[in-house]
Amino acid sequence: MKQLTIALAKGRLMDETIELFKNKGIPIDYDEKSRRLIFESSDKTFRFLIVRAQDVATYVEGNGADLGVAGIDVLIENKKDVFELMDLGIGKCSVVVAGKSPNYPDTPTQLKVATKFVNITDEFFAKKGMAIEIIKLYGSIELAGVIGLADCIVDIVSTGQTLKENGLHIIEKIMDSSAFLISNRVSYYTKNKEITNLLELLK
Ligand SMILES: Nc1ncnc2c1ncn2[C@@H]1O[C@H](COP(=O)(O)OP(=O)(O)OP(=O)(O)O)[C@@H](O)[C@H]1O
Ligand SMILES: O=P(O)(O)OC[C@H]1O[C@H](OP(=O)(O)OP(=O)(O)O)[C@H](O)[C@@H]1O
Repeated sequence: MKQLTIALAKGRLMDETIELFKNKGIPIDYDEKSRRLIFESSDKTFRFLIVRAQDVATYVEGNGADLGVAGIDVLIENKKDVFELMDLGIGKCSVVVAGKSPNYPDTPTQLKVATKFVNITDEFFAKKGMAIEIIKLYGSIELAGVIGLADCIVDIVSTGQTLKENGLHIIEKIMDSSAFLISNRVSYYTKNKEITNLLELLK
């Protein structure tokens, strides 16, 4: 059997991924205190790479990993040439437009929208025929809506707690998201037996 290299997102997806893999009998021994960026399963069947969520598909597309676990929101935002093999049903959330009121505010100028999902936002408002100005941020997106840096925001909602605690409301949902197992196109053929086995386990 060939070893499979799997890129995993550090941060919030990591815990759910490890729990899922362990529940399916895949031995991951990840020590979150360790600074090691590569580790192997105890039976050496898998090698795991610890990368940022935004970088998972880049590793998979560029032959750095055979497989990866990445949110469909991030995959759509970054458009990589990879196969989406399976919805893992973890990392569930929605990408929404939110603001201080549940309706779009009236503005004399273009609507200012703060987000880290620049492409998803661009496409969504273009389809609505609304011209907008995007303010690219890298985190704490809600703050831009609260402070008035932007008229509204496009960000992820899961429990809704962050919006609630910051006095913001959903205006419109753009899409639902969850994490997918993705594959390098070549690995899918050269390691098909191993990948098929993993898919069976994860079912
Ligand atoms: N509150 C949430 N609940 C469930 N899933 C979420 C939540 N926030 C983000 N996600 C999902 O987790 C994945 C990683 O999100 P994100 O890029 O925001 O990660 P992060 O952990 O903040 O990492 P980084 O700081 O490296 O960007 C995304 O695919 C996203 O859909
Ligand atoms: O609806 P909730 O359950 O409250 O979750 C939503 C929050 O989770 C994510 O933030 P994250 O913790 O990844 O922080 P960041 O986007 O500021 O990096 C997202 O950007 C929202 O802020």
